[in-house]
Amino acid sequence: MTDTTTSSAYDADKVIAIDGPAGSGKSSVSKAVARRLGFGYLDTGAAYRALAWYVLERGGDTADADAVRAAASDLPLRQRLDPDDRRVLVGGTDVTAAIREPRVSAAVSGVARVPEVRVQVNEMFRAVVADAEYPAVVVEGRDITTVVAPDAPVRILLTAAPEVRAARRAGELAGQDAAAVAEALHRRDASDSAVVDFLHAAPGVDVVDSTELDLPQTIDAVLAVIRRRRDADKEPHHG
Ligand SMILES: Nc1ncnc2c1ncn2[C@@H]1O[C@H](COP(=O)(O)OP(=O)(O)OP(=O)(O)O)[C@@H](O)[C@H]1O
Ligand SMILES: Nc1ccn([C@@H]2O[C@H](COP(=O)(O)O)[C@@H](O)[C@H]2O)c(=O)n1
Repeated sequence: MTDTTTSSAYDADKVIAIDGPAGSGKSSVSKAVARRLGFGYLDTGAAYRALAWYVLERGGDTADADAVRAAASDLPLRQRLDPDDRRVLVGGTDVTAAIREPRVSAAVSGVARVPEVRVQVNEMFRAVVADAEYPAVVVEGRDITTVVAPDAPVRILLTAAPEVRAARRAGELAGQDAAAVAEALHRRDASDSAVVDFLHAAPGVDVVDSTELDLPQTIDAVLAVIRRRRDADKEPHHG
């Protein structure tokens, strides 16, 4: 995996942590929030997806933990924090579109289930935040509020009813069978939630449920949580 040596110290105060299940709107909302506030944006799922793509590219199977560990040890991943630049590169290959293909979505939970790989990618995410040339970074994934940045001043669980998430994802993947899209999304959530809990908010984590909200309303709801938490941090503490 890319070099994680960092010149600056990791500071959890720089993180806006957002977790949630598949299709809950994490990427769309986090990107918009980062743009609005002039922050960086880190899509941690893209790193897991790039690793799954790399395993498959080498002819491996993500159910094989040894193959996953071997691929993780030399994954030449490049990803920027600019919310307007979503490119993901593995070596010289632009995998931005490939990592969203159903074959990668179906394989990615295999890499996410290898504990050493999770430790390794989490170190990489913290190093990226430490070196970020932004005042803060919106980091989204599944275990950001609980494992990667449990001390972040703003931690949000973004949820929506399963059928709403499935319908939104099916809307994106026009032409694909809606029932199959929903089934794949729920299967991935079931597999991922056996590894980390992103279905229940940990203590101190704010929940934003977008089931009844459209995208702009959800972005506003997340911005309101950020404002409230950051204002509360500025108030003098008594006692
Ligand atoms: N509140 C909302 N109302 C309507 N559509 C939404 C809302 N939030 C997100 N969407 C749409 O739902 C789709 C899924 O959102 P997005 O890709 O951001 O989810 P995600 O949580 O990052 O998913 P994944 O974890 O699978 O990558 C997108 O097409 C997005 O525009
Ligand atoms: N913090 C994270 C982020 C992602 N994963 C795994 O990656 C998959 C793809 O994530 P998306 O956000 O792009 O859907 C996801 O299904 C998990 O398997 C993770 O484990 N932890």
